[in-house]
Amino acid sequence: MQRTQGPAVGVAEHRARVVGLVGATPVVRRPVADCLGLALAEDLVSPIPLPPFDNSAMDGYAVRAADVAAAAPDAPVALPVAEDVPAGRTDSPPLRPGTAHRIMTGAPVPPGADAVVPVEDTDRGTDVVRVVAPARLGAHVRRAGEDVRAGAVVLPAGTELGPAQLGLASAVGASALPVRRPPRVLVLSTGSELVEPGRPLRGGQIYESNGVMLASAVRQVGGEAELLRFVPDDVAAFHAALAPRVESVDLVLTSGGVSAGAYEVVKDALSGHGVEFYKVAVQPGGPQGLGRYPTASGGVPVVTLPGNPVSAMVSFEVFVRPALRTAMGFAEVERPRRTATLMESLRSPAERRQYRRGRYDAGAVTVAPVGGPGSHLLSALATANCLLEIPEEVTDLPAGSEVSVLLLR
Ligand SMILES: Nc1nc2c(c(=O)[nH]1)N[C@H]1C(S)=C(S)[C@@H](COP(=O)(O)OP(=O)(O)OC[C@H]3O[C@@H](n4cnc5c(N)ncnc54)[C@H](O)[C@@H]3O)O[C@H]1N2
Ligand code: MOO
Repeated sequence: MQRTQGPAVGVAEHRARVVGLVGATPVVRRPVADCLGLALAEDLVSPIPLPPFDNSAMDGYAVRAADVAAAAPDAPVALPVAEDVPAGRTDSPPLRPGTAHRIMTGAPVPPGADAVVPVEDTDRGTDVVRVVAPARLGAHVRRAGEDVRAGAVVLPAGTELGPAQLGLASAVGASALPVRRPPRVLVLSTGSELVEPGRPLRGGQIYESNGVMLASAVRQVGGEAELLRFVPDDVAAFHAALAPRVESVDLVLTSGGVSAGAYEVVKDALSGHGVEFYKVAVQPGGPQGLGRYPTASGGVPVVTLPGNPVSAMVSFEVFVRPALRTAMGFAEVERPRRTATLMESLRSPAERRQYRRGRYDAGAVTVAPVGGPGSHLLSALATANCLLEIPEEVTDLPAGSEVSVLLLR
């Protein structure tokens, strides 16, 4: 007979176990353009300064500031235009005193020039240019290295690679970057009551929703998800579904079949197969399990989430997302956290950390709970933008209390 296990495991302890179980994926080199959303695995050092050379910030004329010091609209200074320097010219000769080079934005400022006069302050001459305003020393010259020094760490390991970071990596000459390979996750939904959306529902059946939700959550973190949606409550069918796929993934994420009923397929199939089941001191998401599914190569990590949709999603947020972020090498693995003023009173179970769905108002710095604590209330989850985190020892929170929230979007 199934008995309730000992005292519940704490949230932090279970999270640490999941993080440790999943580990880190191997470092690979990927073309820069394919690194969006991944974490840089090693510091990126720039071999060159940025800008790489002194260059013009304006279309105009490279001059010596001293030569145009007296220039004014009623007293233009005429300078012969000795060279034409478009961006990309690599053989630009030095500027002789008393002359100008016509120069374009991004073109190298010639040695001897110490200012650029914008074309608007001239008569745009091509043989001789008349300058009608003085130029300050260094005007419109972008100095080599003023953005990045050669040898500087431009992106530290663990940086999330977004558009600006990938642009910077390209600017310092990187064609590929070391990143941790996105984890491959097999999302497996169990339950004989589950029906594919689009098909008719019979009494007692529900549409399968956890699979798409969890696979999307994996993809949002940057992982790759494979989805197996309709594994019936049958141990042989469970093993038959899992066995051919397990070797090719880094993590198996199941939902359902872990509580105390008569047909708990995940628990029945995996107990004694390297997976341990216990209660975590959290609501929702109490029944949890983890371990390694035995394989020839030493076992594949399995994390079993409870089937109630909100329990599955909150468990993903609290336990699995940090593990996947850690596996990918992100320096930041947590959701952004804020403290906000609670708009309605709340009750929370004793000795369990409660995560309630809420709407955080960043302007007012308030949070309003949406929906009740029930772990079947999926529409409330879909309107929420945060989770309220209510500590284990708190059972009553009056309106106006300060509460910690995790921002989901
Ligand atoms: N006697 C007890 N009963 C339950 C306990 C308990 O301690 N003693 N714990 C409750 C808690 S808390 C949770 S959470 C659930 C966990 O149950 P399971 O993980 O075994 O999940 P199922 O029973 O398979 O499903 C629960 C619920 O969620 C629906 N579900 C499941 N999978 C999906 C899916 N892929 N898409 C949409 N909906 C899904 C399922 O139909 C059930 O309604 O156990 C409590 N019971
Ligand atoms: O622990 Mo369950 O997830 O409350 O519904």
